[in-house]
This record gives sequence, structure tokens and C-alpha cells, in this order.
Amino acid sequence: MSTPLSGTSAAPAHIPTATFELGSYQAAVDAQLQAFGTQNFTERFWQKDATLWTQDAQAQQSIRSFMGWLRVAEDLQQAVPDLEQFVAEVKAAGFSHVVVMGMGGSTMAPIVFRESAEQGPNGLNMLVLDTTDPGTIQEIEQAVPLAHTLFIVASKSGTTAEPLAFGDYFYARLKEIKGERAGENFIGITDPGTPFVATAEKLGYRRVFLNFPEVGGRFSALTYFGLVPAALYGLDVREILTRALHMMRACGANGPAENNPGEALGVALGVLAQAGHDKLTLLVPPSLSSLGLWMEQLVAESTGKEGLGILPIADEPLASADYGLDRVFVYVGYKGQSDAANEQLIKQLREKGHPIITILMNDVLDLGQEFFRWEVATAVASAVFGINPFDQPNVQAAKTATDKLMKAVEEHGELPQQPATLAENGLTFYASHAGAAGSAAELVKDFFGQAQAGDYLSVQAYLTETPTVTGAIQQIRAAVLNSRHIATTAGYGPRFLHSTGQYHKGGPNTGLFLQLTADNPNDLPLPGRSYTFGTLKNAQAQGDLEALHHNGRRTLRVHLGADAAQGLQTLLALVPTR
Ligand SMILES: O=P(O)(O)OC[C@H]1O[C@](O)(CO)[C@@H](O)[C@@H]1O
Repeated sequence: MSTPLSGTSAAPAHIPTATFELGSYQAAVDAQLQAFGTQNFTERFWQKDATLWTQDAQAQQSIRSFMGWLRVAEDLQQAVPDLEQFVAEVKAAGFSHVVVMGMGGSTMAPIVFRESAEQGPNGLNMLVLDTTDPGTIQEIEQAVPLAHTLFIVASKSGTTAEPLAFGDYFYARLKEIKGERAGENFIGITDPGTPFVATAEKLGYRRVFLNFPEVGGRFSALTYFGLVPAALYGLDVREILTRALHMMRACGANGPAENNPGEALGVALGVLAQAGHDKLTLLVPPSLSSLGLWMEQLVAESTGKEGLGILPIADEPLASADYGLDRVFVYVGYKGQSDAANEQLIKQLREKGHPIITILMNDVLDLGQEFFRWEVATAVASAVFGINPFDQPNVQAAKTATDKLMKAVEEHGELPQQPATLAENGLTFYASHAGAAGSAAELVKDFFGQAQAGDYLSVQAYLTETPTVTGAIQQIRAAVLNSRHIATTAGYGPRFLHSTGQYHKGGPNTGLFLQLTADNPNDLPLPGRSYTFGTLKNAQAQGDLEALHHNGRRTLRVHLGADAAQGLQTLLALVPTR
């Protein structure tokens, strides 16, 4: 890559346009592009030359074995007739609904497809389950006609606790209805040879799609993990893949350097992050509001390690005052479609001199192209940092802590209790840095008072997702953004553990973590286990808190009591607004 990048990229007409307004950082970005050109970066990238990322021999081996995503869209194109036939078979069998069950990369693309695109005329109603929260599981159970619902257990490793638990739960429910024929309502997506393949066969699953071992979870949007659900939802997967292949060629070794959309984006993001602009603030029209979930997982879990990283900031309320200087704003929207609120904001950001990148898609099927562009960009930004984008070392720490806690539950019947810092008005507080706070108001004030320029707030909600709860969390974010001027993120647990969770523990120590928990009034038993979904969720929260402490992070857990919405209002009243 040798041609300097500036202004609008001269990509072929069928590629969504990208515009870079990088101001004083343009020179550094151009210099990095020049350096990559001298190193023959593009060709080596496509040849899976792991020395582009690291000099560590073991890490190089792992990198080489996880670059199958580069060409996997070609394999999937061959599989389209089979996918179409499978959808026809499922419809002929009388299914009307599909529930996709999995974590992180195994469900993020289906969430984006479902939230961003209309259900196709021949599609099934689709829901996604990616939480151990018993309230949400019950909602899903009540929202679908069980006998006419196809359940997808999606797990690359075939060992992740959550999807296996979801599968067991719904299989037991189906067994009550269909007896030995329960397996007809289940399919699996997993890698060849995982323990789950044997389980699925034993239980008589309708089908198991064997995925590609050389594709990691967060790079799997354009594999069976993204495309089986997309096809069942009635989307034109052939067209999604055709467009992904356009992007693949534009990012390919033989394309002209200035037209390489993935490298252009990756170099810009990498260089900006190194210069302190490490909060990738995503702006989207309402119809693309879930894109941030997918991007968080891809970018944060890939880059957030060794004290480095890029943190996506998704769905943030608008700031009433100036943003900090740690931001790069990325707008992803549609060509020719007005988006007045974001246009107005971008105008102000431009006047203030913030770096801004704008990507305009033609329609929703261009997501196929964007998935590929962002995958390349993430790998390229990681090369700028010199880190392995394909591992997630710190996710395991939280999982291990949770496993240990679950063992204690099996032995003693309950989770070990944590000593509280203080309790007031129905809320219980557990602070990592308690100081001398004598009241809840002081404690909360002290917690947010730690915020410095460049820090971020992470609200971690192990709660049932509802509009009211989300609204209250957004109010907390707005108060902190406007009073402390730091970037704010929010995620429902345990979903975010498989996404931004890596960055929280492995990235820079700039996070303030507000963990929210509540009672589980309508808990659900887990078939074959001595514990409930609620206990598992509590152990995941506690395990992650331990992992955060182990990494010296600043945390405040607030247990909201029996009524999460009510508890959030009480907490909100304590959050400083100035
Ligand atoms: O598909 P699996 O193996 O169940 O893993 C789910 C998710 O968990 C992680 O391995 C770790 O969070 C993600 O990278 C992955 O997408």
C-alpha cells in the first residue's frame, strides 16, 4: 500500500464510500500507509504472514491458524443452494419461529440482521437468546410457539457454558411436548469434532452445520454462524455474499492500494488510537442501532489486550458539552437517506476539529461488505499496534473465576457472600475503592470523582433487558458524560463478557466499572444441574468482578434489590450531574 490516503476513498462504485476527515492526523496516517507499502503489507497479509503482528513464535502459529475468514465467503457462496434447500425443508416441516442461542461472535451477526433488516417474505420470525438472565429466557419462551420453533445452538467451541445451558433448557421443554422427537426442533452450528457434535447427534438434532475451524468467533459473520440465521430470517444470503466478495476483492492483494477499503480504515483507526483517540464513537441511524454490538465484539475483543486497544462507544446519548480529545467518530449510514440528528452533530464535531470517518451503504445487504471491511480493518489496526487480534486471553480469567464459584455452589448450595461496603434505601454497594464514604451519595460521588480525561465508564447490567432499564442506564450515561466528560459504554451481562469484557481487563486501565445486579424473582432451574440460571448469572457477575479486581480496575457494584427499575431510579438520584 503506497498511495497516501486523504478525503474520499476512490473505491469501486459498488463499494460503500468511505470519507476520512482526519485533520492534523492525516500526515501520520499517510506515513503509516507509506510504511506498510514499503513492507509489502497487503500481499503478506493475504499470505497470512504472522510476522506482521508479532515476533512471538507461538502467537504467530495461532495467527496463521485463524485467518480462514479472509476467503470463507467463497466457500459459503458454494453452500447457498444447500442453505436455500434447508430453509425450504424447515418451512415445509411447519416451523414459524427460530431462536438463535449462543454468545459473542456466534450470535452478534444474527442480532444485526434481525434488527437492521425487515424479515424476508419467506422468512421465519427470529429471536436471539444470549443471556443467562431467567427473566429474558422466560420472555422468549412465552413469545414463541414451542412446537413450531426451530432452536439453533450456536457455539464454535461447543463447550461454552451458556449455549449448552440454553440448549438443555429448551430441549427439556420440547421433550415434554414431543417426547423422543424433540430433536427435530434443534439444529447446531459448531466446529467439526467438538464435544457438542456428539451431543447433538445423540439427541437427534435435525441438522448440525459444521463450521470452519480457521475462523474465530468474532470473524464469523459471513460463515454459517451469520448466514444460517440470515437465510432462515428470509434474507438474500446469495446477494449478501456477492457483496462481501466485492469487498474482499477490493481489499485483496491485487487491488490498487488507494482503493483498499479495509486497510485504509484499519490504518486510520490504529494510528488515531496510538495518538490517544482510542474511543471509536459509532454514530448510526436508528435502523442500524444494533451494529454497535457486533462492532464492539469484533474491535474490543480483538484489540483490547496488553494494555492497548480501541474501545467502540455505541449508542451513547448526545453530549450537551464538548467531547474529550480521546474520540474518533465513525458514522455508518445509508447513501441518500436523511439522518438529521446525526448530520447536525457531525457538523458540530467537524467545526471542533474531531476526526470523523463516514461510511455510506447503499442498502442493508451491504452489511455483507461492511462485515468484511471491518474485519480487515480490525486485523490491520492490530498490526499497527503489534498485537495478535485473534486471541482473547483475559476472557478466560473471568470464566475461570466463574467456574470456581460454580464449584462452590455445587458443594455448599450457594455462592460465597461478598462483604458489602454499605446498604441504603434498598440498594447495597460493594466498592473497590471505598475511601471514607459514610453515605451512598458520597460513595457514588467518590466513584465517579475518580474519572480523568481519557477514562471511560462501563455500565455492566446483569439485568433483564427492558426499555425502562435501558432508559435508566442511558440517563446514568448522560449524567456522567455531561458532568465528567468521559466516554460511556453500557452492556447487558453476560453478553458483554464475550465482547468488550476482553478490553475491560486486557486493555488500558482507564475504565470505571459500574456493575448492576438485582434479585431474580422468577428464577429457572437448569436441567441436569443443581443450580438455577439466576445463580449462574450471579456467578458470572461475581467472577467478572474478581477478574476486574485482579487487574486493578476501579469498580462499584450496586445490587438493586427486588425491583431493578425502581432501584435504578434510586441510584440515578445519587449520580452527580455536575
Ligand atoms: O462460539 P463459542 O465457542 O461458544 O464462543 C462464544 C464467544 O466466546 C468467546 O470465545 C470469548 O468471549 C468469543 O470470542 C466467542 O465469540
